[in-house]
Amino acid sequence: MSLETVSETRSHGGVQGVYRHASTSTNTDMVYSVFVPPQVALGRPLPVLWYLSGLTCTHANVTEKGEFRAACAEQGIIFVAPDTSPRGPDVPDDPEGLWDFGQGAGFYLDATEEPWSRHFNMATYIVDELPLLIAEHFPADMMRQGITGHSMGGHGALTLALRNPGLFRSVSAFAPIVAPGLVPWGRKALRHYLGELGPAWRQHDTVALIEDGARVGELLVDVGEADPFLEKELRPELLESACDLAGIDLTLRRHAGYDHSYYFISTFMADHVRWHAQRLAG
Ligand SMILES: N[C@@H](CCC(=O)N[C@@H](CSC=O)C(=O)NCC(=O)O)C(=O)O
Repeated sequence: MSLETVSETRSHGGVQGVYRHASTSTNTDMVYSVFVPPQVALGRPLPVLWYLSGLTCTHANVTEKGEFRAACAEQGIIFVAPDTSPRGPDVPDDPEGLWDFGQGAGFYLDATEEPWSRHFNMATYIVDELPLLIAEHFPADMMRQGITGHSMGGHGALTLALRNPGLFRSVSAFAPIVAPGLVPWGRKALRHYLGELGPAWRQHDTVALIEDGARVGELLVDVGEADPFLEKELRPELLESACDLAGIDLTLRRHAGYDHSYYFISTFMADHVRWHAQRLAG
C-alpha cells in the first residue's frame, strides 16, 4: 500500500510526519499524522499509541495542540493520529450543516445506512486498514499497541478496544462520550449511521458493551469538571458504575477548573503517554 508524504518535520529528536493515502475502507483519500521518536535509531520496533480525535477535528488538532511529542520521545512511543471521518465533495454531510455529525464526525463505526455506508467505515479503517499501512511504512511493533482519544475519539478508543479484545494492550481516554445511545451527539450519529434504536447501537456504546459482557483489564480516564459537555454528552458517572459492576479497574480523574479543550488534553497528555508506555514495555 502506498502513501504520499505531505510533510516531515524534525521535532524532539524524532520526526513528525503527515501522510495521505487512498483508503479502501472509506473510498476517499485519508490524511493522518505519525510521530516517530528518536529511539528509531536503536533499530528495534517501537510500541504504537493511537489517538482518536473528537468532533470537528482532523489529524491536525492533536498534532499541533496535543503536546505529546516530548513524552513520546522520552518513552520511545510512535504516536498515530488519524482523521475523524472521510471527507470530500462526494461524501455526504450533516443535512442541516451542523458540526456534530457527518464530515468530522465519523464516530469510529461502520455505517450500515444509506447514504453513509459507502464512506463512513471508520471502524474498519482504524482497526484493519491503517494498522497495515503503519506496519508497512514505520518501525512499529504491532503486538504493542495502545489507544486513547478525546470526546468522540474517547468513545472510539473505548469501544474499539472493547470490541477487539487483545488488539490494544492499554486503553485510556480524555473526556469520552461513554453512552452515545443516551446522549444527543451519540443518538443523532447512531440513528443516521446505524438506523433507528436497536441492538446495533449497543455494539457502539461503551457502557452498553460493558453491561453486555465486553471487558478490558483497566482504564485511565480524565475529565474536566468545568467541561460544558460533561453532564449532557459525556456522563462519566455511567462509566464509573458500569466498571464498578463489571469489576473493571477504572481510574477516573476529575480535574477542577479544566474544560473540554486542548488546554485540558495537553495538560494530561504526558501522563497518558507514560501510562501507556508502562503497559506497552517489553
Ligand atoms: N463548535 C465548536 C465545538 C466543537 C468541539 O468542542 N470539538 C472538540 C471535540 S468535541 C467531541 O468530540 C474538539 O476537539 N475541537 C477541536 C479543538 O481544536 O478544540 C467548534 O467547532 O470548535
